[in-house]
Amino acid sequence: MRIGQGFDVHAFGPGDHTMLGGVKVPHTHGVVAHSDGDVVIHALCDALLGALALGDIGQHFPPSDERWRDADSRSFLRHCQLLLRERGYRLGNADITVIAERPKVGPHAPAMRAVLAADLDCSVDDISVKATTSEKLGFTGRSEGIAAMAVVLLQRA
Ligand SMILES: Nc1ccn([C@@H]2O[C@H](COP(=O)(O)O)[C@@H](O)[C@H]2O)c(=O)n1
Ligand SMILES: C[C@@]1(CO)OP(=O)(O)OP(=O)(O)OC[C@H]1O
Repeated sequence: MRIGQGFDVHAFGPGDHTMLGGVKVPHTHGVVAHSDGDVVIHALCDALLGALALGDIGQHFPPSDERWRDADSRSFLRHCQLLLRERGYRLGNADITVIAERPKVGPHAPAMRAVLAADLDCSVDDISVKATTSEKLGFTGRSEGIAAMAVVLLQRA
């Protein structure tokens, strides 16, 4: 078994939705990012890459590379799943926490779990998506941005 953890942050900016776990969540703001700025998937990718000791998302998909501009972050996740399979692992389970005052994540969590499970070729029961505010403290509390943390356990396939 191998364990990995990931963390990602994006600032809020102009826009009317935020991509979270591959789901388009309506919001008063978008996020500032090179790709679609999906903090859930970015944190999850970093956790998967960390578990494999294969660096981080920025090394695999450099922000300096125009190919990743406005990219669908699900393509990053599918790449990580390929790396997992190539090395003889499968996801045991993943636990993800979004930190934001808004948008409310709870109503969208089932759809996010379904998307992530599809891309990681696992059961939705192996993917947890939850959320917390930071009680109006710090940059998330001031609604300046959104953060996500992920922990994964990999098992031999
Ligand atoms: N962006 C968020 C933040 C929170 N939730 C849900 O609300 C519950 C209460 O949050 P507190 O930070 O006040 O404890 C939390 O447990 C989540 O269920 C959410 O859906 N989206
Ligand atoms: C995803 C990448 C893609 O270029 O850019 P961003 O969308 O800015 O997201 P970040 O979380 O900063 O990760 C770095 C990059 O890999």
